[in-house]
Amino acid sequence: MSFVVDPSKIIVNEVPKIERIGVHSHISGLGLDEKLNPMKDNQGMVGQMKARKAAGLIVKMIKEGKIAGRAILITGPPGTGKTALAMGISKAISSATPFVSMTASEVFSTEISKTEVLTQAIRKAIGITIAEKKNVIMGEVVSIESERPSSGLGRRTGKVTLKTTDMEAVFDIGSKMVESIIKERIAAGDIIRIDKSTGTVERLGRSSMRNRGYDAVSGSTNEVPCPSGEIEQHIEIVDTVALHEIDAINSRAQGYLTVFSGDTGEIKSEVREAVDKKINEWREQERARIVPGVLFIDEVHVLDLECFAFLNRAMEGEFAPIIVMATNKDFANIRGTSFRSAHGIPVDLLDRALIVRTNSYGSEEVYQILSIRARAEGVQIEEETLQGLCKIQGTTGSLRYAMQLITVSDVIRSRTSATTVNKEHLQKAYGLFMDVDRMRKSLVADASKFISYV
Ligand SMILES: Nc1ncnc2c1ncn2[C@@H]1O[C@H](COP(=O)(O)OP(=O)(O)OP(=O)(O)O)[C@@H](O)[C@H]1O
Repeated sequence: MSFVVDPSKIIVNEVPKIERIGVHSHISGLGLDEKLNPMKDNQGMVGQMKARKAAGLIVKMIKEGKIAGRAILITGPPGTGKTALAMGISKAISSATPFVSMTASEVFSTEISKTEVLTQAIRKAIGITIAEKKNVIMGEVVSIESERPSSGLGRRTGKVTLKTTDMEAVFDIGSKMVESIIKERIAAGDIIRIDKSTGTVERLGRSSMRNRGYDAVSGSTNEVPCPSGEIEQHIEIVDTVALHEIDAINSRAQGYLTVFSGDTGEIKSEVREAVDKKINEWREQERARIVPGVLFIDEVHVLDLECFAFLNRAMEGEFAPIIVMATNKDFANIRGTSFRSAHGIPVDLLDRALIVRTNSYGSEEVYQILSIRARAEGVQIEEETLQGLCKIQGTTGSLRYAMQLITVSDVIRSRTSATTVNKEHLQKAYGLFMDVDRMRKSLVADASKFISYV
């Protein structure tokens, strides 16, 4: 089957080459070798050798399903890579294992109860793998075309041409599918799978044949071989959904829309009990499998006694994820009580946690992290300027501040004809934005000019 394509109608999307640069986007794993020994500088991770080795063992135990119902606590001074380590863990475990990240304060900032927020987070971190036979259309995208009705009003419809190594075919697609193709930024050369019953379009990766020469630019594209045989197939698809999604769908009060709006509200315990019962039936019939994921709770010292007690109990539940907590607090009162404890965490929870410690960085590690960051942000920086940045980190003691200066200096550089960030750009950035220490000193010096409430 072939189809003559009108070039004016083709919307073959460019593969997106711009990625948002998040603060941890340079981290792609824990940077360990096959014996789980940390390499000095690998996968964006630098130093913290002991903590990374410990994290590697945690990943191994997660993969072997050995530590459900356990807690991990990562402690260390601010900016020593606790969240980076959690990111490394999430990248190192399989993509089918759920990883949910939250800050403890989120528990107090919504209209639903604290324990409900924690229950939802826990159930988001538990995956259910369900195997189902489905009719699918699968192949490499040759072209996509779409057009609006001649009136100019109404929805787009279109055609997608797919191929395998053995055949090529054109399929009519409805407006919903056109929208999801645009939303998923599907382009010629992508391998896609369309579920015939639901119309869901899934991007499986980039064709290894088409991708040659491109990977060097993005470095992040998932290459897949072009499928062979028939384009339409009846295959078993294994989907992993979060337990919370199943709860939300079954929560009659809110119904279907809640999953997509993210506004689930409280879910009744009867709904969860019914869901658990059904999942257990599926497990007995070997149709479903539980995948305990990871729930990462940052700034865990912000939780109160009720939340800690709840977590303690939840870890003993039938479906329990691995709870990874992080804190930079030394000693503190457990919130809501006058009991003082290490990290503001009750002793019984500390006692059942595997504790990992991160330490402050030496100058060589700071240099490596800053140069990795500059590279991740696509910033060219003179060697001497990078050394200057390391000195600033040394005096301010803040890795985060030094990282911010990379971005600001580059914006200052972009307003000149220079292609590389130099000392002058850095000095300007340093002059315009204060670090915490200078801010504190200026506050003390000018205290009388500020409004005081005491
Ligand atoms: N060992 C490391 N390798 C690479 N990048 C790191 C490392 N440690 C920290 N970073 C980077 O430094 C920045 C600060 O680290 P991070 O946010 O992980 O610190 P933290 O210990 O969680 O701090 P806080 O206690 O303030 O929450 C992040 O951009 C992080 O990716």
